[in-house]
Amino acid sequence: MNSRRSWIVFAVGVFAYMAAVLQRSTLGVAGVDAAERFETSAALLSALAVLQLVVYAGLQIPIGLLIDRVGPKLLITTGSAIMVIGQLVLAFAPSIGIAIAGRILVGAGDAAVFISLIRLINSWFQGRSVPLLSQWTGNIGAIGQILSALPFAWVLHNVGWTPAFAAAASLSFAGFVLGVAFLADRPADVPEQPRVASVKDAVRGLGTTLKRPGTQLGFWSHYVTQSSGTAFALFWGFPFLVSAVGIAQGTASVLLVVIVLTGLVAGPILGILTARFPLRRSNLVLGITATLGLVWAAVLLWPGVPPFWLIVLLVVSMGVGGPGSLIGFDFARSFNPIRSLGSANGIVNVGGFTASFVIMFLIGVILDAQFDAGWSDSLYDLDAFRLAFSVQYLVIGFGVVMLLRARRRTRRKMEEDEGISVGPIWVALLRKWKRRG
Ligand SMILES: NCCCC[C@H](N)C(=O)NCC(=O)O
Repeated sequence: MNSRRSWIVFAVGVFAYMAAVLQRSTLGVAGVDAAERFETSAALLSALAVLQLVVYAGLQIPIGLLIDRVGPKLLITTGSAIMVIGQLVLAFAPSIGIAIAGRILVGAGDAAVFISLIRLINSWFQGRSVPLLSQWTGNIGAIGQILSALPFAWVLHNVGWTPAFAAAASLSFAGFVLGVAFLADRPADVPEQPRVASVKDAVRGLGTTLKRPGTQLGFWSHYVTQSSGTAFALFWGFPFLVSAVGIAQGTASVLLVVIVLTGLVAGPILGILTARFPLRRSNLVLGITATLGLVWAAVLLWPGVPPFWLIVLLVVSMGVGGPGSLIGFDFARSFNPIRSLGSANGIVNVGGFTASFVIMFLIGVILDAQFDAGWSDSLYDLDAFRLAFSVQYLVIGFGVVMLLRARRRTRRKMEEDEGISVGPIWVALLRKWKRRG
């Protein structure tokens, strides 16, 4: 454990994940070129981006089950290979129909990589390294987004569509080759866990995993922390910043990159806090969510156009939400046996993406409704956005209630099974303060 080999496995896995994030985010960068190339509307292209993510989220649980059945190596390598095919289809696609098929393949391949890697880390590392390395996985993977925003965009605009998508695909091809050569499901001296024998057993096992309060705590933690930033970065951030707040397009793009950069700083800090205070992980999640709620309230209630510093504060708080969501996988690890960790991670990963789609969709519906009713002068009016973004309080507020319920049941189970009693944080802090006094 934590040997030279385990670091090689980690490096190769993270490389494959970074390449997956690059493939995932290329179409966002190539949106305008795609609209011209396929002579299609922006609306259809954004639907295409959403479709890719729906495929990703829809496959999380089946892939989680497969991880427990066939092991993570096969899934990382197969996922990378499917993404290569998907991007090559897009590189040479003569029509939007073929491009859609390519993007579906990219979403399907992408779905296999992250949760397999988290599972692999749990086999090759132990103890406090696991939450730290999970954070580093998220962080290094985010570099894939920067690769698509900078070198990929440069090749696209200076060399052309086909070379750009083929070059991006070559990175996942390298991930595939390295994965075949260097990945292994577990260290040689660790005995193989009994694998799920049949589909019937797998489905029964999934039910048990789903029922565990700790899995549910992971799901709702991912749900409440990741959704605001994802809906903003993938869809609504740019029109809000440019059309509603009046920020220049270049500055708006930089602000979206700030979300990624903040994650790079916050991730390792959250990793250390998660490892150091395992009984306070839910407080971290709730603290991040409450901060997001407060900053959003300031933006939405600000009289007139919100000042630039407040917008920066908003993107920074959303940037902390990304690594915050990885705490969800740490709950899955703590409260599930290793043989069902793949499916538990799949369940957790559905949380944030489900909330993101719901928020993305409802914001669009509310903006349209206000425009159609004549309440707003333009679709992307600042006041229209105020009401539309408020829907996050309903969606995420629901998640917070569910998280608190799951936490109560998890704590009760910890007390019954292990005799560990976890009280409210303020009681613990007060006790500590009194002891010092
Ligand atoms: N640097 C932020 C990492 C965010 C991770 C994100 N919440 C997540 O769960 N991602 C899964 C994936 O496939 O990227």
